[in-house]
Amino acid sequence: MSKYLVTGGAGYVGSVVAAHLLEAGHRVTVLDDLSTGFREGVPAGAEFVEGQIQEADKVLDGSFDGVLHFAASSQVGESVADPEKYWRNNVAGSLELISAMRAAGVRKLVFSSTAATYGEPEAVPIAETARTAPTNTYGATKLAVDHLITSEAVAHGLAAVSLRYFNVAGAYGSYGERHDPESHLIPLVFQAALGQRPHIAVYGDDYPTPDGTCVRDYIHVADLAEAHLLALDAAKPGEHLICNLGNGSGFSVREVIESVKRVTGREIPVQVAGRRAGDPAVLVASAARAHETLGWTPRRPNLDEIVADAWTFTLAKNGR
Ligand SMILES: NC(=O)c1ccc[n+]([C@@H]2O[C@H](COP(=O)([O-])OP(=O)(O)OC[C@H]3O[C@@H](n4cnc5c(N)ncnc54)[C@H](O)[C@@H]3O)[C@@H](O)[C@H]2O)c1
Ligand SMILES: O=c1ccn([C@@H]2O[C@H](COP(=O)(O)OP(=O)(O)O[C@H]3O[C@H](CO)[C@@H](O)[C@H](O)[C@H]3O)[C@@H](O)[C@H]2O)c(=O)[nH]1
Repeated sequence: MSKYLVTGGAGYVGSVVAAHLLEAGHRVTVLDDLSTGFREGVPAGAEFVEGQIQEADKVLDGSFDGVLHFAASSQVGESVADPEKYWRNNVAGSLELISAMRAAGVRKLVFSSTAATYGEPEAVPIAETARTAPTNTYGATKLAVDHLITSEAVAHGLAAVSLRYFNVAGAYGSYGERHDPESHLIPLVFQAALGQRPHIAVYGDDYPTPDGTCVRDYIHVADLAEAHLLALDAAKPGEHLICNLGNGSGFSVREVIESVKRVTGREIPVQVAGRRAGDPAVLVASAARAHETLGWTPRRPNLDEIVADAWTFTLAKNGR
């Protein structure tokens, strides 16, 4: 049994990973400023500290075996409109956290990186060796933190793993996605299915893809959580391992909408809108490195099952 600090553990992915850590018998402290997360998202059994990663030195001490770092600002559009917020929260915040870890002698880190570090891919599926040329500030700040972690591993022996998520989806029991405002496709399609928005806007149907809409690699949040536990075991002092997490298969926006129709049995009004700035046509992961080095295999690759778990969570959240 180990003791971990989970930054951002009141948010979507962090709450699911915190729940998995507790189920595996570990002790968990969540540090979250509730800027986009929810107090009730913190799993029962975790200690909760309301505060910022910039003040992690007040929480961290030698009793912790490692940190799982989810806390970040993560909206692509906002990052372009307000870059200083992203450099401050994601980069300066992570720098303070990593300094506090070193001061407290906490020498293991698992970091939430992103497919957005790659930008427009030169080839798909995308491997970790691909060029990193982010097309937005969010991706640039996450890439900067990856570089920071590499240098910390080299200079000070940090044991680190960055996990580059592709499109996280689904839910895990009572833990799921509830961003406000929502920007992710599947929860937005649910809002259209529930009549909470008049339609789902499809951002562009003139991409060079089979049906003209963007293709993404949707990965179940519980599969993602399992990879974090494996990453904690795989982390080695002085090394920074970077692994993509995805299923390796892509679904178009229209295919996602069809899946939501099948799962919910509801009509979904669709309106084709213009392209959203900065959207690559296709993002699909090669997760070969995660398979080989972490021993990770996603167990829930079926899109309808991913959507069904998210739908069950959404209905419960809406009191239906
Ligand atoms: N959801 C995805 O599809 C996706 C894809 C790739 C990467 N990621 C990354 O995964 C991580 C989690 O994403 P999510 O979707 O769960 O986001 P989220 O917004 O639901 O969770 C982030 C949490 O961090 C907290 N937080 C933000 N800044 C903080 C600070 N300075 N100090 C303390 N707490 C702070 C928020 O209150 C929130 O609870 C993020 O780092 C994100 O960049 C997410
Ligand atoms: O109302 C909407 C919302 C989205 N989309 C499209 O749906 C796809 C998925 O969009 P979204 O759910 O917003 O995810 P992405 O923009 O692909 O970004 C997610 O996945 C990236 C990795 O692929 C991560 O880096 C980001 O953090 C995460 O938000 C994209 O083609 C969007 O253009 C629409 O057509 N209509």
